[in-house]
Amino acid sequence: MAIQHPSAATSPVPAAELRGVARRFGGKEALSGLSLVVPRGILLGLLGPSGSGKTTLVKLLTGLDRADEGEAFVLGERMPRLSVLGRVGYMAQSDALYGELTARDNLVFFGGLYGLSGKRLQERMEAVMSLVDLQAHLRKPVAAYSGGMKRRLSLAISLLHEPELLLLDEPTVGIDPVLRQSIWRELLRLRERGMTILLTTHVMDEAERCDSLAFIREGRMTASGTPAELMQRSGAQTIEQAFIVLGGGATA
Ligand SMILES: Nc1ncnc2c1ncn2[C@@H]1O[C@H](COP(=O)(O)OP(=O)(O)OP(=O)(O)O)[C@@H](O)[C@H]1O
Repeated sequence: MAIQHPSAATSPVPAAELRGVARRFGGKEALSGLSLVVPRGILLGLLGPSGSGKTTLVKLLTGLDRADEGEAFVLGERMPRLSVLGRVGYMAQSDALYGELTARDNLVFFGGLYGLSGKRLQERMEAVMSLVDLQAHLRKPVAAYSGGMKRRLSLAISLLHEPELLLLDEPTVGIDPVLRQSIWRELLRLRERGMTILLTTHVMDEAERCDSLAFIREGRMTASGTPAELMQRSGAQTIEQAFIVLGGGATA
C-alpha cells in the first residue's frame, strides 16, 4: 500500500519501502505480508495497538532485524546494508546510551561512528543539544539523567549526522508537554528541509500533525493516507475515531 502526500517531493526512489514483509518470532507472526512505500520528504506516523508490529517494522528498516519473507529497501538499497546506516538516524524505544559516560562523551562516541570529528562534530553537538534543551547537562553522566532527559539525548544522537531518513520509535514518551511541542516544531522544520521522518506514536495529537498515517493491527496494515483522507473515508471527526473505525483498534 503506497503512502502518498500531495506535497511530497516525487523522487523515483522512495526513502523507504517494504515489499510483502513477514517476520515471525516462534509461532507468532509479528508482521504478515506488509507492504509500505514512504516517499521522500514526508513525515509518516505509524499507529497501532501495543504489540501490533510497529517496532518490528522500524527495526527492519534500520537493518537491525531481517524479514523472514519479503524485502526492505532504504534509500534505494536493500536492507540490511551497512553503507546506508550513515544516512539514517534511529531512535529506539529503549535508550541505547552509555550510562557511565557523560552526554558529551556519548555524543563524541556516536559522532565518531558516523565519521564526525573536530569543528563539525562540535557544531553538530551544540545544535542537537540545544534542540533538546540539554546544553546545560553536557558534562553530566547519563546515569544521572532522568528518563525524559535520556529520551531527549537519544533524539539528539539520532540527529547528529543530519540523516536523510529519521526513524523514531515513540520519540516523545516521557517528555514534558512544552518540550514535546518544541521537538515537534523541529521535526516539522527538518521535514520542511527535506528530511523524511517515520515515527511510531500512540499520541493522537501527534498523529494529526503527520503528513501521512499507516494504521497497523496484528502485523497488517489496515489503512493508510493523510489524516484528512482517513477521517473522510471513515466518516470520523477525529483521527482517534478514524483509527477505531478503520481497524486500528484501541491504542494501549
Ligand atoms: N525479539 C522478539 N522475540 C519474540 N517476540 C517478539 C520479539 N520482538 C517482537 N515480538 C513480538 O512481536 C509482536 C510485535 O511487537 P512490536 O514490538 O513490533 O509491537 P509494537 O507495535 O511496537 O508494540 P508497542 O506499541 O507496545 O511498542 C509482539 O507480539 C511482540 O511480543
